[in-house]
Amino acid sequence: MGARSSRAPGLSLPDDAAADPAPRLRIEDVSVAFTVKGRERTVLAGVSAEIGRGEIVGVVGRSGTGKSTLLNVLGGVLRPGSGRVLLDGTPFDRPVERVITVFQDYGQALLPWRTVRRNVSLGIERRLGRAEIAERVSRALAMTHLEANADDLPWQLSGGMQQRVQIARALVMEPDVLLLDEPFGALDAMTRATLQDDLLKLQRETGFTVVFITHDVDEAVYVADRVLVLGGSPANVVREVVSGLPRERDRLDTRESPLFNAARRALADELWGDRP
Ligand SMILES: Nc1ncnc2c1ncn2[C@@H]1O[C@H](COP(=O)(O)OP(=O)(O)OP(=O)(O)O)[C@@H](O)[C@H]1O
Repeated sequence: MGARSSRAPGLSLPDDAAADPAPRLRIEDVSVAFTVKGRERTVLAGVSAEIGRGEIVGVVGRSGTGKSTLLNVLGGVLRPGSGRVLLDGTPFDRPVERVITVFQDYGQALLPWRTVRRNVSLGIERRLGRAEIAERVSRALAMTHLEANADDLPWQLSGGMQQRVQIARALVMEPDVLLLDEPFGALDAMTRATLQDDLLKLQRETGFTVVFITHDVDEAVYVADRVLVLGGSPANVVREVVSGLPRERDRLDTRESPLFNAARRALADELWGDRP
C-alpha cells in the first residue's frame, strides 16, 4: 500500500485483534473511476488494505477524497473498475448479509409509517420465522437501549435515537462487518459521545469488525484501533495511525492520554499539515 504507518512504540493492537491474524476484509488494488458528462475521473487508484477480525478501523480524508466511494466498494454496492474486495478470503462485488452499511441520513433511511420495532425487523422479515425475528429484534433493541421506544414511530424520536434505530437495524442482521458512513456527524456533541461509547461496547459484546468514516479526528482516534488516511488525487491510503489505546476506554482519561494526543497530532499533521 505504500502508506506510512505510525504506531506508538512498544504497543500493539488489542489482544482480541492480535489473536486472529487472518484478515476479515482485504482490499486488493481497488481503483474506481466515474464518468461525468463524458469525462472520466479516477477517484481511487490502487487502494489496498487489510482489516482484521474484530478490528475497528476509521477512515479520514479531506472532503471529496473518496471515503464514501471506498465504503461503497466495501459494502458491495459499487463495483470497482479494477481490483477486488475479499471477505474471509472470498471475493464479493455485491451486497452480502454479513457486511452491513449504516448511512448518515438516518432520518430518511427509516420508514416513517413503521414503528421502531418494525423498522428494525425489516431486513429479516422475509427470511426468518416469527420467533427468531422477535428474539433478534428484542436483542437489537436491548443493545441499543431502545426497548422503551419499540412502538414509537421514527419521527417521535430524537436524532440520536433515530440513529440508534439504524444501528439496531444493522445489528438484527448479525453482521460480521459493520460499515458506518459518518454515523454521528449530524448529532450534537453529547449524543455523539454517548453513541461512540455505545459502539465500542457493542463491538466488545458482538466482536464484529467495524469500518467507519469520520471528519472528526478526535472521534477517529477515540473510536478506532487504527485510522487510515485517504489522500491524493486519485486517492490512496497515504498513512495509517495506530493509537495503541486499550479497547476499554474511558472518555475523560483517554483525552488526557499521551497516546491519544500523539495519534491525533499525527492525523492532524497529515490532513492539514501542508495547508497555508
Ligand atoms: N456516483 C458518482 N458519480 C460521479 N462522481 C461521483 C460519484 N460518487 C462520487 N463521485 C465523486 O467522487 C469523488 C469522491 O466522492 P466521495 O463521496 O467518495 O468523497 P468523500 O471523501 O466521501 O467526501 P465527503 O467527505 O465530502 O463526504 C467526489 O469528487 C465525488 O463528486
